[in-house]
Amino acid sequence: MKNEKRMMNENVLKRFHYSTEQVIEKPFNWKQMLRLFSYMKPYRKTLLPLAILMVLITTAVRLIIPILIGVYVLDKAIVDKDTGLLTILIAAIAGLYTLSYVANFLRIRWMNQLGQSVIYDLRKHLFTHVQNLSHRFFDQRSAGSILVRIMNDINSLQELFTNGVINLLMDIILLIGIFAILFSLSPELTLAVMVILPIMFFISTSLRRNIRRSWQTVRLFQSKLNSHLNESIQGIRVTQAFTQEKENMSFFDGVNTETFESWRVASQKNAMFRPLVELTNAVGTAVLIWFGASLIQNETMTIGIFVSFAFYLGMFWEPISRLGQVYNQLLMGMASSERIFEFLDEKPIVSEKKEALHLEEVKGHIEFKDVVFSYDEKRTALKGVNLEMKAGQTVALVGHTGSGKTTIANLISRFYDPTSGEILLDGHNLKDISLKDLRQRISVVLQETFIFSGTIADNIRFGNPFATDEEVQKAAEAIGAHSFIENLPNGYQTEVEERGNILSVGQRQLISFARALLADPRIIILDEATASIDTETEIKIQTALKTLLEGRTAVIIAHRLSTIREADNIIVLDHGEIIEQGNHEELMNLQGEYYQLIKAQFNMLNAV
Ligand SMILES: Nc1ncnc2c1ncn2[C@@H]1O[C@H](COP(=O)(O)OP(=O)(O)OP(=O)(O)O)[C@@H](O)[C@H]1O
Repeated sequence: MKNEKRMMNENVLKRFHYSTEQVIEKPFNWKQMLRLFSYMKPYRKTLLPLAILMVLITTAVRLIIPILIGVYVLDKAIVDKDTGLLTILIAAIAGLYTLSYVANFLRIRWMNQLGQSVIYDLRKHLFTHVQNLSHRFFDQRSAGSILVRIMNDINSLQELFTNGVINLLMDIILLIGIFAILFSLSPELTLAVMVILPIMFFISTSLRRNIRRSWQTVRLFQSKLNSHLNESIQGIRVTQAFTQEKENMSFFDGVNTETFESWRVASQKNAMFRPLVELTNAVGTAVLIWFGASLIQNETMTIGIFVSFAFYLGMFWEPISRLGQVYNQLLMGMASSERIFEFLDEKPIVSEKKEALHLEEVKGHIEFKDVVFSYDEKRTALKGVNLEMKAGQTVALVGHTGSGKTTIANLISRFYDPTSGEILLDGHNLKDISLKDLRQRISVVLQETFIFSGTIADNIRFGNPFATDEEVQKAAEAIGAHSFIENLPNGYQTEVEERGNILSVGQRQLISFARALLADPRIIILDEATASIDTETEIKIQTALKTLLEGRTAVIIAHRLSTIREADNIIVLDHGEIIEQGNHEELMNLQGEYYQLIKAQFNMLNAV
């Protein structure tokens, strides 16, 4: 019994599998980095040189000040008791600090502006590109993984563009500068204090990497927790209905504990970091004092040079530490940019010819000639379909689930291209027609109506963004949606959340009809809702349909008897092939597949 329970629990937990984009770092790749940094190109004559200039000023000032203090203030002005020189030096140091402050302020401001602009451009480029990709691209990916790339991956590049690149430049100059100055001041002392270099190197690379990986693990668990929370809240009604709260809770508890544990490990490692850095600095200072003191005693070094040394040594840690950080950012940037470029390199499978045909007037005559189509290599969805839909006709597509009805509708809108054969609109191959012209002439009403967040009026206006309020209302009136909209709290201005939860299924259907009517297309493709609705709404929808279809070519994936009966032509599909066609009477007399389908539906209705 216990075993059974454990197995059941394991089965339940198997369900909770969330794909997280695990790869956070990738090896350095020059080609990819150059491509990434090409996004800085538009700013190469404005923000970039300005920021670089500010970096050079700040770095130069930081390198000069210790020399001024040690060699000139201490060894010259104070030793020679030269008050005039001392005043000039103090004024110069104060001036340099002010200059460095202003330059730093401007550097941060311009670099942030540059970083944000690059991220803005990159996000825009990616979104525009993804929006134009073909349906096949979206078939193969979850909405979540696309969102992650547009948001998280691009955000993770932000730090690289705002600080990383410019810090790299600043730190390299600073390190070379410090080394050169230290060597020119005292080569022996430089070599002596360099004993701390390997420890610093270890801290800024290995230890830091280790800490960073631990934080990445925390983030992975947090994102798993987020995914689970998201699914739990979205599916709460189903969870409660199937009394799965306990199983849900046990999974939540598991991930919650994992998140907590990973956080504990990461913060423990993190706690080691600062004390170790301070210890290293202390070792460096000890070597400096011990060795420096003997050099001063031998009179091979002045106090001023010793003080300058101390200043430079204090400055040494910062660039080394930051270089390690930039390297990490680059590796993370490689992984993010690889994922972003993978999307950007994706070409739309359905594309427009250069000399695409612009259609002035469309009659709406559609013809399929030997159309074969497969979504993937394994299965063929349409196996040589020949059909004709005359302009203005209503054609119903019927058949068992998976028989190819939606596929035919998808091909008419050219969401996919046929694997072989051709589809003609008013005698022109769809591939020759401008995509925009084609899709503007077609309205698609899906089974599950998509309601966008916004007002009811906005949702109807989606069919024609230039429509006036009167035109929106007229469309709603023609469809018979006006009265229920008027009864909503703010009428046409009622806000509906995404997916239109405050509306009933039938009301959502009517809105989608009004939306399609407002677009005034020549061709309507309609996937009839299968949801059962009350007779009154059914009548309303049927009347609305009549208005919508009048004078247009209509392709209906039909589920309702009333719609099928009134169609001019009924196409019966089975496993991607047309097995019968004709009007209702003709097909009933044939007593074939259609007759069986209708009989089954009729029996079902009677049973209800
Ligand atoms: N995006 C897709 N990727 C891969 N295969 C698909 C895709 N969409 C549909 N198919 C497959 O193509 C075949 C035809 O599907 P289609 O959606 O055209 O059927 P349908 O007649 O509209 O079914 P239903 O009445 O259930 O909507 C099915 O075998 C289905 O599994």
